[in-house]
Amino acid sequence: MRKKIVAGNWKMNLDYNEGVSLFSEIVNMVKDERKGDQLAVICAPFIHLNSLAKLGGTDVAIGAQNIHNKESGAYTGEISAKMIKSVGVEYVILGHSERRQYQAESDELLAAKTKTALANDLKPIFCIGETLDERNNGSYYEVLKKQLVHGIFSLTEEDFRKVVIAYEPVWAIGTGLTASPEQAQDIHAFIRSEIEANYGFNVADDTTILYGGSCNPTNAASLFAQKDIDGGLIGGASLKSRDFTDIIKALNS
Ligand SMILES: O=C[C@H](O)COP(=O)(O)O
Repeated sequence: MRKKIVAGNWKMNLDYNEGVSLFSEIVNMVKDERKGDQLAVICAPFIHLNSLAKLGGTDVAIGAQNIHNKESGAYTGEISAKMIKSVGVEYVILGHSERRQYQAESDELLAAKTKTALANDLKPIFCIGETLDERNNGSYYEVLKKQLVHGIFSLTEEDFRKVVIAYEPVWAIGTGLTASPEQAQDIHAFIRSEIEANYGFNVADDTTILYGGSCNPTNAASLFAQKDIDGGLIGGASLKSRDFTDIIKALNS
C-alpha cells in the first residue's frame, strides 16, 4: 500500500534560529493531526539538518534538498549523501526544476545522484515537470516520460520502490497558478501508467506520487481527493506552520 506524504521544501529560506523555531512549531502541531499511515517530511537547507533530525522524532521526517553525485572527494563546497545520512536525514529532493534550471542538472546527472542517494540508504523525492511552453505546445507527456526514463527507470525494482515521485509543473511553482485537480490527476495517472509499463502493476500501485506547485490549505483537499495524488511537495506554504499543518489535515478530508 502506498504511503501518503506531505513534504515541505523550505528552499533557500530561514536562518538557523528561524528554522529551528518553525520546525518546533510544526512538530507540535503535526503530532495532533497526522494519521498513522501518513508522513510529514521537512526538506531543509543543509545547516538545519543535524538539529532538525534530533527534534523531529517519529512525527516529522527530515529531507535534504540536494546531494553530490560522487561519494566523496575533491569537490569543494559540496555535501555528500553519506554526510547527510550521518545526521539522521531520510529523504532527499532530486530533480527539482529550480536545480534543473539554475544549476543545469541533466537527467543523466540526476540518475547518478539518485543511485548515490539509494546506495546511502536515502529515499529520493524525484521531481519531474513541464514548463509553460511545453504545456502549451502539447509536448508535456513526452517531456515527462523522458525525465522518468532517463532519471529513474533504469533503477532495479527494489531500488525504484524506495523512490517518491513529485509532479511539479514548472508553471505552477511559486506562481499562485495551480494545476486543476483534473489536470494534475491526468498527469499522475499518466506517470503511474508509465511506471506500470516499466515495472508492472504492483510497483505502480505502490508508488507514492506527490503534486507540487502552489499547493495551499485552500486547494489541497481537492487535489488530494484525486485517486492518483498521494500528497504534496509544498514550497511557500511550508514556511508557515499553520498552513503546512492544514495541508496535512487535507490528507484526511
Ligand atoms: O518544492 C516545492 C515546489 O517547488 C512548490 O513550490 P510552491 O509551493 O512555492 O509553489
